[in-house]
Amino acid sequence: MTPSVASRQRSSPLPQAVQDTLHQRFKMVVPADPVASPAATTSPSTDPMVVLKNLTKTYRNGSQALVNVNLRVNRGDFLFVTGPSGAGKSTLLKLLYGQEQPTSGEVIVNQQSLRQLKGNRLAMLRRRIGVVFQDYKLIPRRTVAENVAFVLWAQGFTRKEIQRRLQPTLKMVGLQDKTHRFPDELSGGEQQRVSIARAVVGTPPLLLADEPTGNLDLDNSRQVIKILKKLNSIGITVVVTTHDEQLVRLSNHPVVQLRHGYLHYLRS
Ligand SMILES: Nc1ncnc2c1ncn2[C@@H]1O[C@H](COP(=O)(O)OP(=O)(O)OP(=O)(O)O)[C@@H](O)[C@H]1O
Repeated sequence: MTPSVASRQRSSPLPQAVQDTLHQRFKMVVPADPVASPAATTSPSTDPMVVLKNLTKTYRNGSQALVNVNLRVNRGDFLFVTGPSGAGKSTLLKLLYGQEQPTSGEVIVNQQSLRQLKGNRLAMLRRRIGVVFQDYKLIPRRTVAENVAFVLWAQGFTRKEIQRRLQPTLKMVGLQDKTHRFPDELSGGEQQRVSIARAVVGTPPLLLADEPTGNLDLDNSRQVIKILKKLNSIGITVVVTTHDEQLVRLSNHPVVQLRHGYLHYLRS
């Protein structure tokens, strides 16, 4: 089922409430939170959000997923990571949010080395990174609203705050009329938009999207990229992996390419 033209049009401007929350978040200084460090209050353009230094990942079975990767993503950037299947794209993102550990080298997110973060502090950092997956990873027996609200509930947000954030976020992705639907009642594009809503409802400063358009047709893919760009336009740093060269060509954002674990700059 393809989303209607009307629903696409409804997804246009980012609601003021979401923008306000994001601006609020970026101004905040919460020393206990590894992402919201004092650096978050300084200039948005040259402040690094992500730095990878000589990063190498070899899995236990000997697969060399990444080889000596160096990369810097500034706060507010939108970066495409391209490359063929098996090139190391997913591994790169997994290292960024601490799901995998590097074999050597360093991952720095907002001036915090992930190597130094353990237990609660690593969990806190991961909460502040929104992640979107190719296969959506929605909870099947929960409605759209419940899927999105769940992350806030798990982070201890009050019922009132959850209510305040829910509708503007669902409106942003054009799903305000599908609040009570279950995932299997939605199209692939709609399910991916639920997963984007879930990733950003906690207003993360960094959003990682791993092949978010991998299961979608061109029309839905463009719509997803449009939403990601909209989120980027209000200050969220976005890193998107894709093997879809056409999508990348349609955009003017910086592009890096992974090939056999080696990173090459294609467009900066
Ligand atoms: N958990 C793992 N254990 C062992 N090898 C792995 C593991 N995950 C990935 N690999 C290997 O590491 C390499 C990079 O895989 P990765 O999933 O990062 O590539 P990718 O570019 O995301 O591929 P795709 O586009 O197909 O998802 C591949 O050779 C893969 O087989």
